[in-house]
Amino acid sequence: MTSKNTDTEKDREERLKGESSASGLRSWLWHRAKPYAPPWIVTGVVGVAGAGGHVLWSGSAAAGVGLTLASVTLTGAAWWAGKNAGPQRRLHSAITVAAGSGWVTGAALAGPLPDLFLIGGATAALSWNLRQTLRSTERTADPSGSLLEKVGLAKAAIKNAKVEPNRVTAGLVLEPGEQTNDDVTRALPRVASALDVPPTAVRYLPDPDSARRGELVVVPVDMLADTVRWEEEGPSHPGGSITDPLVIGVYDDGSPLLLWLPGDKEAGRNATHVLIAGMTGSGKGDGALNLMTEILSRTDVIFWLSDPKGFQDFRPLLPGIDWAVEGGTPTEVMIEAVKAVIPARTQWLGQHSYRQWEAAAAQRQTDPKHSCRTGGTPCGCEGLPFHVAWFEEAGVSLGLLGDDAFNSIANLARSAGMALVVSLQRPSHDQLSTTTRDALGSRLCFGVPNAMAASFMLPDAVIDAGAAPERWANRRPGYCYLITPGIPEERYSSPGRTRWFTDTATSLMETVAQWAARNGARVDPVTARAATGVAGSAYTDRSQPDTGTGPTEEPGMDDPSTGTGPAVDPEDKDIDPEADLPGPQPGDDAPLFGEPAGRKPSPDQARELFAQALDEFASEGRMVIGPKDFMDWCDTHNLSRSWVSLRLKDAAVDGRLEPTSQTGRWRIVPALTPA
Ligand SMILES: Nc1ncnc2c1ncn2[C@@H]1O[C@H](COP(=O)(O)OP(=O)(O)OP(=O)(O)O)[C@@H](O)[C@H]1O
Repeated sequence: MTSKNTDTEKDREERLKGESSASGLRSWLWHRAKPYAPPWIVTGVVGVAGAGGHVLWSGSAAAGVGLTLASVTLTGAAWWAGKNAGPQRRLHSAITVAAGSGWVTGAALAGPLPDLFLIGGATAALSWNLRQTLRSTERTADPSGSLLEKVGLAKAAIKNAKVEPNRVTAGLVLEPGEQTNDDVTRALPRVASALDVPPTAVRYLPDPDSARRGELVVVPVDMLADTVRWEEEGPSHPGGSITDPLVIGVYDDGSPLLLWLPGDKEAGRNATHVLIAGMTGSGKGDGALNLMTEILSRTDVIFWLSDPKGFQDFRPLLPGIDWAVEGGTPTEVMIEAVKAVIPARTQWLGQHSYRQWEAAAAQRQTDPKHSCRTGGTPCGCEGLPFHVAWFEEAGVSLGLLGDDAFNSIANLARSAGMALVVSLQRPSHDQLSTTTRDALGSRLCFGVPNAMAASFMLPDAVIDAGAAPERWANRRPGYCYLITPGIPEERYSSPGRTRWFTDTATSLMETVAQWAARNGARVDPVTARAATGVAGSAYTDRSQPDTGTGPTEEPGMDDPSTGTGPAVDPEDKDIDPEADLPGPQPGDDAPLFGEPAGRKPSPDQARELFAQALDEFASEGRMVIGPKDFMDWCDTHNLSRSWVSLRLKDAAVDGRLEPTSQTGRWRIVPALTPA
């Protein structure tokens, strides 16, 4: 309510409380009439001026010219003075002045014209009284004026207000040279307070072409307050393509919260990875489930998952996941596999004339335009499904990879028809560099503990527009902001909410996973070969939960027609698997923590034991190793870790191992692993 409104009510109250005697009535009448008296007083003054003028200048030609000139000048002055007023007010003033001064001129020269004075004067005074009354009613009915006044933006004008169901959008034009869009951004919490809505319900979207124009958006009713269980709606496009939008919840005005992973040149949308972050209890896990179930319900995508938490939240979905690992070393192996499949997939896309991954790439290649054969005949190659690699609690995986390695993977993966999804509990610089964050692209930000964490996740412009995930912290699970290609930027500051997963969702999750195992994409030969070439049995023997689909044999793995064969890296084909590994060197075996008791093997025996140990690691699928994996082995065989470190380096020189992005960690080359 306006301050004027409050005053009016106060007046009314005082009047009600006033005396009911004759003098009380008189004073009440005078009190009511007082604001409307000035036009009548002016009319009286005009009458006196006309009569007085007649006494002074009756019949004087010079006075006639002077009075006429004065009347024209006064009317012009009234018009000029009203230039900042509204057009109606300006015209009204000018007409009133012209009529009043015209009457004074006529009365002075030709004698008072009482009828004209009485009728004209009363009309003019009444017209101003009317205007006064209407203006006070208008003010009462115009909450925006008082709202802007209350929040310190009194001089701002509201243009083109648009009222939609549960959303009011109003164009704001600020006072030139006095206020800027930043002032509005700072005033947003006060606007929310004045309207008594949550702070996140008010947003300001500055016009990029102006420092003093923008749109104020108010979403009065929080449509997110009611939780929606995921199983009430289920997957949005079951059996659709990964190119269809992934629907992970709703915005606060009720529209769907969408994202796309593959790019689409025609739609002007880039391919993206996703960073999911939020504090404990913010609903990140359920948010992840929304996205995962959407992905798994599509027919042209394969899914890899690394989850250090042992699939606590995701277990029902495992049957639909091509490769799921938990823990440090398996995650290292998966990362090495991701690095290997990127170039293989990019090469396949290039050979089949795809500038970027699209839905047609996932199908058998029957279009001559996408043939890898020369001569333009269809090649009939098996398609390449989209590939999502998901790293839960990614602080661990990113730590394993290192920033630079991760950035280059992220950049290359996009052209390989792959999306990386990483989730983080603490979105901060010590967990993830800004370069890595930017390389990921999309961000799904749940409640965070403080504004610093929010500023790490959300662009400044989105925070300035009113986004504040720290206000939710973990008190509003599922509330989130989504920054992603394909969504208009003005949407970024609108909160959304993902669906809620409870125990009752489990059976539908299992159904989705079983469906994905039966009807979803199977891994393609190119990806499978590249992954096996690095991860060996860690990939080929990956546990296939009970999907009813049987063996883990990969399509086309040994099919000569597809050019595939045993998983031997071309560069390793000349390496003799029987070649001797260098034995211990004098001085190599100085133990780190003192010589263990017991018999020490001879250098030849030690070399043989070391080779056996590598074979055992490989057969267990532990394809990424380092000295720390040999601790028990060292104790058993009375050999030191420094000796092992040197042997690991020798094995790398011999091609038995490959360095990884992490110093001191080596990948076993599976081609040399005994079958
Ligand atoms: N959209 C939602 N509506 C209502 N409750 C929700 C919603 N999403 C999640 N929750 C509930 O909020 C709580 C925290 O959710 P969740 O476990 O997903 O958080 P989290 O961020 O993953 O936490 P942590 O990192 O500790 O696992 C759970 O009890 C969950 O059921």
